[in-house]
Amino acid sequence: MREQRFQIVVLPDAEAVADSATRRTVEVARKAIAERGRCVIALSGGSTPRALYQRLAEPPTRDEIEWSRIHLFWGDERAVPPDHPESNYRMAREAMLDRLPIPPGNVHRVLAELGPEEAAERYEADLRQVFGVRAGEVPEFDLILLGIGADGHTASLFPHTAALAVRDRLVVANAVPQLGTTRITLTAPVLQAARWVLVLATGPDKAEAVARAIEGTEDVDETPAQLLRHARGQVTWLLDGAAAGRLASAR
Ligand SMILES: O=C(O)[C@H](O)[C@@H](O)[C@H](O)[C@H](O)COP(=O)(O)O
Repeated sequence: MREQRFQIVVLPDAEAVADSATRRTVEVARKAIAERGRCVIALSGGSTPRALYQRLAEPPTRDEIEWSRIHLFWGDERAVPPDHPESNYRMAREAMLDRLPIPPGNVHRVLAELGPEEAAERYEADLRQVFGVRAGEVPEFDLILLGIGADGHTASLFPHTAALAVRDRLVVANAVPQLGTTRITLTAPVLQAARWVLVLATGPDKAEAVARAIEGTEDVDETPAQLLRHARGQVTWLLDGAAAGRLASAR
């Protein structure tokens, strides 16, 4: 039975969120491989998904997925080399990639060391090549993992930044004045086209942003995670009680 398109799941704590995210990721991967011969996933950055990645690399869970049929991308990347402490690629490599039997050619990291503009162009070309999509077409990830910032950003679509308005690119270099840096990020059309989006949020500092994203008056420029309201696929928010603390619908 297909779950409803927009789902809010409130769990006791961050461990339970990671456990649920692990189970759902395995389910989506196995189903995509069975139906389409492969599963293409965009990983989230930040710290929340680390526990999920660690679980995916631990037997027996690791052996429930046919990793040779998995392609991994990132939803966004910082403008740093792959061995930098802030690199989303490095976090995923240390948490799981180093222990997974995934072909290196299936790991599509953002070549952020080339500089944000060049990296965004190369990443978009890689995305188009793997999905076989031409200009004007948007790839459908089987699964996009996302987080949310306390300011309501998701991926590296930050409030009041230029990337939020982009509809004709899959990947852009997005200047983020509030961080004093530029990030490389998938654009809204790509996030909205995914078959399944799994948003992980834990802790009290996310509660206000989560409530705005899910229930607040719509202003995507102010709360970019609201763009998920217009996703075409399944959107599941996996929250612990603290992150769900301001949701009227979760009471
Ligand atoms: O590159 C990044 O930082 C992420 O893609 C970003 O969108 C992240 O998901 C949120 O900032 C939440 O980060 P935490 O999980 O660290 O709270």
